[in-house]
Amino acid sequence: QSNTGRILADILKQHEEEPKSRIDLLDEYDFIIIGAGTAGCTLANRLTEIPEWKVLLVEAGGRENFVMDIPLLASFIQFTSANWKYKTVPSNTSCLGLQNAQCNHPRGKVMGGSSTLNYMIYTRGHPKDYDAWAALGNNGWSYREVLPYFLKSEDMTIPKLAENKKFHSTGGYLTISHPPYRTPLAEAFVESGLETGQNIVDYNTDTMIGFSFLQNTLKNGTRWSSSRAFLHPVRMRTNLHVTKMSTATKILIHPQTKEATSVQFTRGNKRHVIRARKEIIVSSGAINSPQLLMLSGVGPRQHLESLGIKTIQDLAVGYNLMDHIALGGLIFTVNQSVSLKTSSILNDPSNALNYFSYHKGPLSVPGGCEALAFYDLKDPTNPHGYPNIELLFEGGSIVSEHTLRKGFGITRDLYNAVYKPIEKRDTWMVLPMLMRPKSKGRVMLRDRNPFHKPLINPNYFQYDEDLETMVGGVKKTIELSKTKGFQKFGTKLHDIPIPACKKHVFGSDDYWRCAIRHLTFTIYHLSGTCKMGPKWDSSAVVDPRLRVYGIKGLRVVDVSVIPEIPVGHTNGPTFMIAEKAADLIKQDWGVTINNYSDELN
Ligand SMILES: Cc1cc2nc3c(=O)[nH]c(=O)nc-3n(C[C@H](O)[C@H](O)[C@H](O)COP(=O)(O)OP(=O)(O)OC[C@H]3O[C@@H](n4cnc5c(N)ncnc54)[C@H](O)[C@@H]3O)c2cc1C
Repeated sequence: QSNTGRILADILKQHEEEPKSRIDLLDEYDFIIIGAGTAGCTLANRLTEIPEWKVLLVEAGGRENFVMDIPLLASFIQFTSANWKYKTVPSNTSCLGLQNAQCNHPRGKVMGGSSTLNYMIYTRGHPKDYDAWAALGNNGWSYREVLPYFLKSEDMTIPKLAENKKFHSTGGYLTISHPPYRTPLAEAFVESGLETGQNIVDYNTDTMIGFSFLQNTLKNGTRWSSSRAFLHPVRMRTNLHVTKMSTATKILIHPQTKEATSVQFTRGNKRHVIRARKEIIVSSGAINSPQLLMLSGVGPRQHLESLGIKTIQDLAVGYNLMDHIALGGLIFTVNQSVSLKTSSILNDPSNALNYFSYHKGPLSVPGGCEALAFYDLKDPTNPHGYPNIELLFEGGSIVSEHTLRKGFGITRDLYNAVYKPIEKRDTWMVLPMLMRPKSKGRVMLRDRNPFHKPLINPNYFQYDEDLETMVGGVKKTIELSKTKGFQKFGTKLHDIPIPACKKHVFGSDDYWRCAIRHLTFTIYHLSGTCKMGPKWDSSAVVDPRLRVYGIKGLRVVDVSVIPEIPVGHTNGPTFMIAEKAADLIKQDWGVTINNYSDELN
């Protein structure tokens, strides 16, 4: 096959295998799922395993295309209509070096949702994360009980890891692999761990502390979004209907019986109202799920009434907003051309050729992220510690990838003063990332218009402790940069200070505190806004079976049900939540399921 033939084959495959948008919809379905993101696609697959259940999947965005699946170009998608393009409210304590002191929050508006925009890093979290969920009163969500659902999805293709059957499985829908390309800088990062007495670990086991190359949701060097993983293989199921470019604007709930009956959505200029015989499932993500519930009269009474929305059920919707943030712009220069520089990579035709012919080469590295390390800075010598910091390693930086600067929204003045002088240099970057934030924020409606963006206040650094932990992560990174592995490339910390932080000595704790407040980078893990909790928890929106309190026939299944954010990244946990939710739903409708949790006993 010629190269053109191969590119065409990629384009066609994506085009042919994604389920088509149905023009003629039924008046009624058994289940209506709102949102074809990580959770929605997984759930749509599992529920349509029951042939007599008719399922409608409603997605506001359009189709995924083959460019979105080129790993290195991950951040480019943020500039397309496949992104909801949210921003936080302006702050005077965080995001200060970003335009208008607002953090950008991309979210996927496309088949696959944020799994089509993300950086494909696959982590699950620590056993203590899930044991803490269970300890809060969420029966069924301890690590022992959720691990089988991680395994159920998984198709681990890294041979050495696949051997560990307790923590990995093969043959599932969700393929996990290493990218087929690695920079020598990524090797140096992992070596720096060994040199400083850390271990190399498989972080998707019960021991996370240590260093590792990334495990990615990547198949054959291309993005493995939830849609490609879970929907493409079942596109022939006649009981699954998908409607794209369809924005749900309201869930109709009977004010007396409190039963959720129908979903109202807009497709083109037309409004549709479709009934659900059994259940409506909101899988619209951490911003849109609370928005839709509030627009439908489910949310904090005072807030809803201030906007003239009649409250059907008074619940703490929109609270408990969590995220993982990092200091952006912690950059190191090197004196050899060993880094990932997107423009040079794209200018060299052999890279495109290598990618399109074999899905190999630098274009196969997801967003330039290559490796990570987990540390428990509170218990640094314990190899079984509970991480409070992740160091995410990139074999390039914001100077080698302009979309990163734009995506984060760094002001031009700050960029020109600090980073422009090293634009031509080879660089690497670590994002020291806060793992267990104490600070929590809130999503609120701006008004009653479903097409207006909600207000997002993440409340970063509400607790000083969060800032202090991040300073610890910065110092750890600088320590690693001094190891032999990095020094053989002439690694040097880029030390032009951020103008607004010049009042502090460069490299002092005060300087880093100031830098973190200026270059507050989200790692895009918004979560928790429709919190799962037992009935005595007044901050809970859904019960441990993910049913919205007080409303019949309505569940939330996505990243927003997370009560406390797990360490690592949130895509993997969201797949798990959807897998488990599918079984909860099946059980509640009398379907006998394999009890995966029992298998582990
Ligand atoms: C840029 C970026 C990078 C990330 N990188 C990583 C990473 O490397 N690793 C990782 O683990 N996590 C990562 N994440 C986070 C992870 O992808 C998300 O936590 C996860 O995808 C959330 O899944 P979800 O099902 O809750 O929501 P989503 O996947 O966001 O899905 C929600 C879906 O609902 C649709 N929708 C919303 N409102 C409506 C409506 N009213 N009507 C109809 N449809 C609607 C949306 O269009 C979307 O398709 C990243 C996220 C982003 C944005």
